[in-house]
Amino acid sequence: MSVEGYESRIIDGKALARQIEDEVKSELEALESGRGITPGLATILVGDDPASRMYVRIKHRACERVGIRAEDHILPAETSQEELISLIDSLNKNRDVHAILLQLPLPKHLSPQEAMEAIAPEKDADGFHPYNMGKLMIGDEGLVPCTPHGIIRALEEYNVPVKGKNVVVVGHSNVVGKPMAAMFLNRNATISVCHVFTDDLKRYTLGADILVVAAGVKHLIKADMIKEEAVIFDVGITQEKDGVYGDVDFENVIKKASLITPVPGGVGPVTVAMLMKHVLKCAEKNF
Ligand SMILES: Nc1nc2c(c(=O)[nH]1)N[C@@H](CN(C=O)c1ccc(C(=O)N[C@@H](CCC(=O)O)C(=O)O)cc1)CN2
Repeated sequence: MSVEGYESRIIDGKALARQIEDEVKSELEALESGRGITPGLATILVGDDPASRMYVRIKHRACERVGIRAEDHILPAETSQEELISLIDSLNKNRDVHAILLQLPLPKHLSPQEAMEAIAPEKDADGFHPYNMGKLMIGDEGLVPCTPHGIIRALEEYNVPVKGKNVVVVGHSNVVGKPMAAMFLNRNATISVCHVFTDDLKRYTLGADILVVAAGVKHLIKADMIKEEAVIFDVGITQEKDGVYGDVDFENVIKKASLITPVPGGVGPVTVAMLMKHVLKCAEKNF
């Protein structure tokens, strides 16, 4: 990656993640010594998708670093909806499990929505339960999805104002796009949400003061599609034989942007660190 001379424009996701983990570590120590509670996270992985396995592994490693007790539930790809719900029910009842994370995507025959609804809202580390999503929509941000939360935290850390800014979110998934748009609306930004059916994407991206791209299309965003001095968050990850690529043509876009996240080392590590915050929050509230 040749970015010589532009290093100061890079949002260092790894450094921010370390900072967030340090905060979690010290709050967790206070919770343990003050109330005798060690936060516990249960992760559920259905099937053997290699990327999902890697993400769960990354989350367990983060738990280890900050002192969260993590348990790993790996179910075969042919698990039925009833079996999955039955595991979630048992974790909901387990007082040592303060937070539950169901790794997405699920195998095609399973309903992620039904599974998310089965997770007790107060143990919903990902903020995907309709109760938590509904609260987010009315401006009450309790447990919110980790990636959008991480992006808001990065904007705060880098002193980027949001109020009144034009924000464009590319991608309208429940994991990133929709909750991201709601979080910007809650902060009085003006939002456009673009997606695969958007006609003339560039018309929107050119107006963005802040651009969040979560489309999963390698190098979708080129330098001629962004405004000078825009702040860019690249959530996309495309794994290829020769490396990992984001949705943004980083090497060219960095020359125009004022701040930009790289892939890897940008939004991904911050997402995982925010999950640690959420597990702590679940543990603090649960007792
Ligand atoms: N239950 C959930 N499922 C999924 C979520 C989520 O937030 N909750 N988000 C994504 C995947 N994801 C977390 O689960 C995730 C993606 C990427 C990273 C990360 O750190 N990536 C590294 C690059 C790793 C690589 O080499 O591929 C980086 O960006 O530096 C962490 C978590 C979908 N599912």
